[in-house]
Amino acid sequence: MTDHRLAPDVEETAAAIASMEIRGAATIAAGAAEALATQAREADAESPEAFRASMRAAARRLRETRPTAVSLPNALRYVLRRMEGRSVEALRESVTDAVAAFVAQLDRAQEDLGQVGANRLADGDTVMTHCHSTDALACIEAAVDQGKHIEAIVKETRPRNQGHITARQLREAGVPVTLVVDSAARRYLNEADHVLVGADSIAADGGVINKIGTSGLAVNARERGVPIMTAAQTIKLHPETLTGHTVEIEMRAEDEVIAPETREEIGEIAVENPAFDVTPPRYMDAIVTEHGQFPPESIVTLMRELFGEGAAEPWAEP
Ligand SMILES: O=C(COP(=O)(O)O)[C@H](O)[C@H](O)COP(=O)(O)O
Repeated sequence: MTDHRLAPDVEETAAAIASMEIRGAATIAAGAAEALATQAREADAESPEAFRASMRAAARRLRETRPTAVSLPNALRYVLRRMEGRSVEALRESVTDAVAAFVAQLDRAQEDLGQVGANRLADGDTVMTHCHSTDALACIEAAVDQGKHIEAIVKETRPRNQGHITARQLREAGVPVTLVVDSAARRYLNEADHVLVGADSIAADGGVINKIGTSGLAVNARERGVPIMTAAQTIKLHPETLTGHTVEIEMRAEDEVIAPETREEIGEIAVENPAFDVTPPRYMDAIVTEHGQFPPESIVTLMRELFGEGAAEPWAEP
């Protein structure tokens, strides 16, 4: 492998993130960090500068896969900022150490926020979920571990049906599950004590960017008086929004919505497939993180504390 060549694992991970074989913000972050560790191990760079350049190239390839989950650039930033040393060996070690620390931190954060989220759930509660979020599931699983009986109403989550993954995982945790189509959500809010979702990004104003449909669910939950929380470890805080940038919403392929043959039969129509939406802070009751729970409007203080150094792009060509 020459200096700038990407390790096959980087290409494979990038393709898997783009195709959503690796999906969900936390899982994407872990996958990208681990691909950087492979790049570090396999780079046969002859000089420290060549090694650094190959790591930046790998990070750029991973960065371009999906635009919305900020956990991805935050993961790349975490690792590249800790890359240090005067020799290739020292640099290599600093990267693999940083990746190990990052992944351990992700796991710990999810466990810690799970406890916080679980404390909001009472024995006998029914929770409505949307999409598949490992942070959200950590809250339900922790509540079950605390001995609480929890039931779930799981939204299917068109077009990719991530609700099926949630349903399976909750069943495995011993939680009785009722699966509903997305448009049945308002009806079943009558039976829910909480709505619990994850996040791909949290903006400085407390806006929650999550799977498309979250904002409509939040508005309906407010109308029905059902509290809604988002479980999001701090790797989901979006540093660029501190300086007024907005979060890019990924538009995905039209054939996720309608099969080409069916579309052909219908005739000339436009199809749009935004993958995420923004829930304004006023419709969200709490953001649950590994540092405790926050009203959405106050999340900016945590963001400044943890990401105040800005959103530099250490993967850019110097
Ligand atoms: O919206 C999604 C996944 O969207 P997609 O399926 O398009 O990636 C999840 O709610 C968040 O990523 C949080 O997940 P986690 O809590 O696991 O980070």
